[in-house]
Amino acid sequence: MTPSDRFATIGVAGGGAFGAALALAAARAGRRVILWARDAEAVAIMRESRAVPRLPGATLPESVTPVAEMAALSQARALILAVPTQALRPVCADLARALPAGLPAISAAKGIEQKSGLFTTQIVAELWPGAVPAILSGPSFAADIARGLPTALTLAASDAALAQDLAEVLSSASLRIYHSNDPRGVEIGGAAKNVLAIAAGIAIGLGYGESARAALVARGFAELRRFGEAFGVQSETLMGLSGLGDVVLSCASAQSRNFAYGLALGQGRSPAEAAGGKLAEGAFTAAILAEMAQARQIETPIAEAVAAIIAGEVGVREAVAGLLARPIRAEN
Ligand SMILES: NC(=O)c1ccc[n+]([C@@H]2O[C@H](COP(=O)([O-])OP(=O)(O)OC[C@H]3O[C@@H](n4cnc5c(N)ncnc54)[C@H](O)[C@@H]3O)[C@@H](O)[C@H]2O)c1
Ligand SMILES: O=P(O)(O)OC[C@H](O)CO
Repeated sequence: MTPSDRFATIGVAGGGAFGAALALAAARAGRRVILWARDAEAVAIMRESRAVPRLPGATLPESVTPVAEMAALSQARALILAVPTQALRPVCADLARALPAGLPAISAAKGIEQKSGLFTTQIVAELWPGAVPAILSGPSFAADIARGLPTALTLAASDAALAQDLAEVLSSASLRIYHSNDPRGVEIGGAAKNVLAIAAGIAIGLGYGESARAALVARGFAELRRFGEAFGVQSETLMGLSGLGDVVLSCASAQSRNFAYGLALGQGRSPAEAAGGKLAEGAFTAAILAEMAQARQIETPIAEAVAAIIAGEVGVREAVAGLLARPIRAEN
């Protein structure tokens, strides 16, 4: 059986912006797609109008079937998990009860679980031991993918052949998916970039300018690299789409919800106001990332500053002043 036949039907768990965008992308790649969302009202809208409540302007093709019953995902031969990181635990527990064993489960979430310090493939492995964890990450706004704009991502799994098969069957003319056997490296890039995007947004919100942003991005990337290396990941992964690539995108664009959250903090809004009801994954990841780094004697002053700002322990100007007052040191 060819990979295309084996993975003719793909399931997507999560009917938000990214779940719907990836469902569209998989349909463009020739897959049949079952799109599960917990919100029955959103499912009804998607079924009747083919519009996506969280993705204005997108239209779902007939090859995407929105469903509100999780058991309907059992028709799929691989699953994409597109719910927020902090919601992955209960969703995986439910999936483990609803679906057969042996399915590849591709996390598309970018974060670290706050209460456990687990990366997303580890959450999948713990809560859904029958699944085969994989990760999909890289620079991509859901709206861009949905519009069919050229985008490149990385799909990683410990089983290199599986990663290659999944990358091939999910790629299309507009979405190019590279494969990798370094899932930890790919998920660290996706999680850490969100924290750096908040920091970049803060610098711009404070009016500190483009030179400050560039300095933060470069020193932030040094933190990401140190953090990744402590987990034994490949440096090429961190220099790739899910590390450097996503840092470049998310730290440069107000389209990034994490950057927009930081921008609002820099402009003087409180952490609660700054979120504005939108998901900024970095706000949940900053503190646990800094804590995990400290436990390994890795310096992550930017992540620590972001975490302290979000916790209300320090103001934005004070935090930046603290970063600038650090002892002069060698660059690496
Ligand atoms: N939007 C993007 O451009 C983008 C790009 C790349 C990666 N991601 C990642 O994808 C993940 C999801 O983000 P999004 O943009 O789709 O967010 P979103 O806010 O648009 O949607 C999140 C969805 O998850 C659902 N959800 C939340 N808790 C749930 C639970 N316990 N059970 C079931 N469903 C639940 C919500 O109802 C909502 O439909 C995040 O980790 C994000 O970092 C998003
Ligand atoms: O809107 P953000 O900040 O969640 O970023 C979306 C994607 O992760 C960008 O690659």
